[in-house]
Amino acid sequence: MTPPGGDWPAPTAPRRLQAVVPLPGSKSLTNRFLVLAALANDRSRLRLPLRSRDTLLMAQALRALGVGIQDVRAEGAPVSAPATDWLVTPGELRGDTRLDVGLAGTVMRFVPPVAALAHGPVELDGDAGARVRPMGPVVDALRVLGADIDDGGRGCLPLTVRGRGGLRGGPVTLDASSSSQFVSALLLAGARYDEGVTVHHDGKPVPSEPHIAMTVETLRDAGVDVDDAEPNTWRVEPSEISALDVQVEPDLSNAGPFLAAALVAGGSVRVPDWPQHTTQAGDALRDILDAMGADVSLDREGLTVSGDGSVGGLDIDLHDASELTPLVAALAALADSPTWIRGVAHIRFHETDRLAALASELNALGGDVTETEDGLRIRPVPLRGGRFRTYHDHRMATAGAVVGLRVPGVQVEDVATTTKTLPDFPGLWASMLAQTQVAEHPASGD
Ligand SMILES: O=C(O)C1=C[C@@H](OP(=O)(O)O)[C@@H](O)[C@H](O)C1
Ligand SMILES: C=C(OP(=O)(O)O)C(=O)O
Repeated sequence: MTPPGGDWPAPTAPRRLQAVVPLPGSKSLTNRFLVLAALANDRSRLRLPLRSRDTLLMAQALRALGVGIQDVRAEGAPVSAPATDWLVTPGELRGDTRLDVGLAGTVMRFVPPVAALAHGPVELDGDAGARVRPMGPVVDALRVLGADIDDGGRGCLPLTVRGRGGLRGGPVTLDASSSSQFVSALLLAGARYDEGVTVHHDGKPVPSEPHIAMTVETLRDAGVDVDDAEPNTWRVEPSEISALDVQVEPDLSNAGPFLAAALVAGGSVRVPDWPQHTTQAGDALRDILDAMGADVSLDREGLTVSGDGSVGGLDIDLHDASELTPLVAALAALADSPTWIRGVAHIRFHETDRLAALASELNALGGDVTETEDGLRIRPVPLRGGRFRTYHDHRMATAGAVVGLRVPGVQVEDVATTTKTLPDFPGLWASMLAQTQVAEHPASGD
């Protein structure tokens, strides 16, 4: 089920900001940690995981497979404190269950390789939009590795993995040019296959590579031996997965719209707890916002982005950080020079066809946006208010909010779609906008 939601009048930012915006945990890290903890040799603790639609669906799916996931308070927290952590207790994986993947790429791709280890059939289905996202490469690869999967020959959801309690594993070649998640999915479960797994990619370049680096790093941190020395080939040795005790970093891609607000409105926005080292693709925001005219500084206080209210256009290849495209497109529509976004053909298979959606919605506000084969060309022109449709895509909704900072009368359709990866986007946005800079020359009254 898609969460319900009405149109949301995107607030304008009349004054310069001076805001601190703490953000919840990373979707990509939370869902990797959940999978690894589910397959680990002992109980794990995930500190400050993200609790949003995508991660709650992952937790629900793993529970249905027999994994214990318990909400607990942080160690040492008073009894009145809310439960912020998850204790994950692995168990024998059972089948005979149906799983809802929602619209979550990480759930629909990461769970089938786990389900292949279950005892019995596991059915997976999701939102209407999930049924058109590609699954073929991961399904075909699992079959080569020994799995029995019925997808009706469609290469999409719904599908049934007939788990046999284990999988042979071994070498497999696939084309991961439409999503890095196919590779991550096989690597995350691969250590639990009899022969481990060797994934070889053959095709156009794999997008979103930092997400594969994140998979490799989380596996290594769990004691798994991963060889990624050869380009486009990843080898995971068969082994136990060690229990985790990890703190989830804030979601850096979700920080994007908040940091961008400093550029659009002027002033500064700080996101605390920005990691010094990270594999999150959202870390690229530091360079991107700098290139669009912001002052960006990272220190122990977090990442601070300052701007003077003007935005510069840019020519950028977002192949590695494609999930940032809606944000960059929104900023580009408010810029004072043209932008060319390249290298993101595959985001036509994200939550929606993001290239078509961005062109359509920015143009509906009077914009001048052209789709190219692998990106967008955006010429800045004055925009007007109107409805900004979101296509069940959280990043379309936050892109609409960024445009609305400057353009009065933007109505974002179904803002609740942001709950896919952020529990309370409208609340966080309002709280950021309420933190404005004290005027440099306050009226003296004389
Ligand atoms: O593995 C992950 O956590 C993700 C990988 C990327 O997917 P694609 O490779 O399909 O772009 C990214 O865009 C998505 O938001 C999250
Ligand atoms: C592409 C995205 O999500 P998913 O994990 O569903 O692929 C995204 O969050 O931008």
